Amino acid sequence: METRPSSSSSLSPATNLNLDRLKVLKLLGKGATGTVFLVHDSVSDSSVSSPFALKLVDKSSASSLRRARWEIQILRRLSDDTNPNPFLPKLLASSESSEFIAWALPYCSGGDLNVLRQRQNDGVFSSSVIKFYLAEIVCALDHLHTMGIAYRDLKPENILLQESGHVTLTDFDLSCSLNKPTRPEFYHLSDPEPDPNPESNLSHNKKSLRIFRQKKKKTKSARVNPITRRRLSFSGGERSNSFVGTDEYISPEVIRGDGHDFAVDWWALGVLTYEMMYGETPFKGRNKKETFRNVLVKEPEFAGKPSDLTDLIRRLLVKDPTKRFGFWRGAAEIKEHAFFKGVRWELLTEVLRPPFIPLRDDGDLTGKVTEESGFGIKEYFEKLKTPPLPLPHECSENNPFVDF
Ligand SMILES: Nc1ncnc2c1ncn2[C@@H]1O[C@H](COP(=O)(O)OP(=O)(O)OP(=O)(O)O)[C@@H](O)[C@H]1O
Repeated sequence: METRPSSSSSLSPATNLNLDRLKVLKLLGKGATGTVFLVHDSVSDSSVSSPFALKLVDKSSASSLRRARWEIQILRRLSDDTNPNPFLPKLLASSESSEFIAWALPYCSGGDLNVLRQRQNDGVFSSSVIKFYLAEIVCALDHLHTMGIAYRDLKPENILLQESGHVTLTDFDLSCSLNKPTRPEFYHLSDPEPDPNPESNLSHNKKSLRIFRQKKKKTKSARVNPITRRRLSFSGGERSNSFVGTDEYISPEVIRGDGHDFAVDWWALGVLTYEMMYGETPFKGRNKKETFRNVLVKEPEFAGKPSDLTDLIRRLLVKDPTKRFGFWRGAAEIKEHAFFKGVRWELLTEVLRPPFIPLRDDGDLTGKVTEESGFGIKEYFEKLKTPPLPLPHECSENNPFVDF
């Protein structure tokens, strides 16, 4: 099978991404769209000095293929950025064959934030750890929004830890392109002179809100059936009407089918922060229907004393997106909150020491993998697709896949 390496501009370890030469080191994860492997190029990197993550998507599913193409497009935009954000991934290379579409990303050896949280005492993070991760996530979202991209899939499983302990957002297949907000306040840069008259700011806000609501009325507001409707809409205008996301993280406006914009990410940030603090999400019900009901009508419950952190969560979890923190002035509004007092936003990667640094597993990997013991990526993927996998006691000792 012939593979067609793409002409992506910023290629490093995987410059010549050739699926036939890639050997699997480890299965990293399997999602709705793709399978992610840790791989190395058996020819240019036989000593496994530069392993990388490879997301492989089977082209036989039209919707997966569409999502994959979209994700690559977003990743390419992020990589071509002249001022890339340290908390967003870089596309190393991509490749397409008649059966697969695949792309390479830097390997995040620290796993995801969900696993890390579950490893903590009581399954929660301390306030200072939350501050560290939130600051980096806010910066990443800020960068995406400034590029006109709403992420729409913020959840702990999509926040990976780099080898350095800093975060990287992953999984962009649900993101969408929106026109940059027309609310002038959103980009404080567009209005560098603070208005000396707060009253005029107020009337300005009211005017913008009126325009927003008029647009909202004009949007064809298909009421979605939250249980069954899952429509993809990748690019659109200032707002999107598609029903995407993960149940417990979905915002009220998405459930209502009202159309939504960047504020959905600030809602999800509120849910994420709550989960980091309490070890559970605020609106989880016994089933999807109850969860959605809770999202629409229930107020989050805060145990313990009110604090800057609970105040931040409360402001993010406001049901009306136009009253939600971040709606008017984007990330700038959130960064100014008392919870982030003292954070030096421009120096996050230098000043703050990450609370957890992943253990190096390179030795382990190089020790395990040789030319004979590494499996071809396609061979391994085919094997993964063949259900059912034998139970451990049924595996013969020679079964090469037993270790995965
Ligand atoms: N660069 C990476 N380094 C390490 N692990 C990764 C990397 N990228 C993805 N993974 C792992 O693979 C899993 C699946 O990846 P991803 O979320 O991109 O796939 P997906 O099919 O789009 O999933 P979803 O069902 O959430 O849409 C992640 O949750 C993570 O555990």
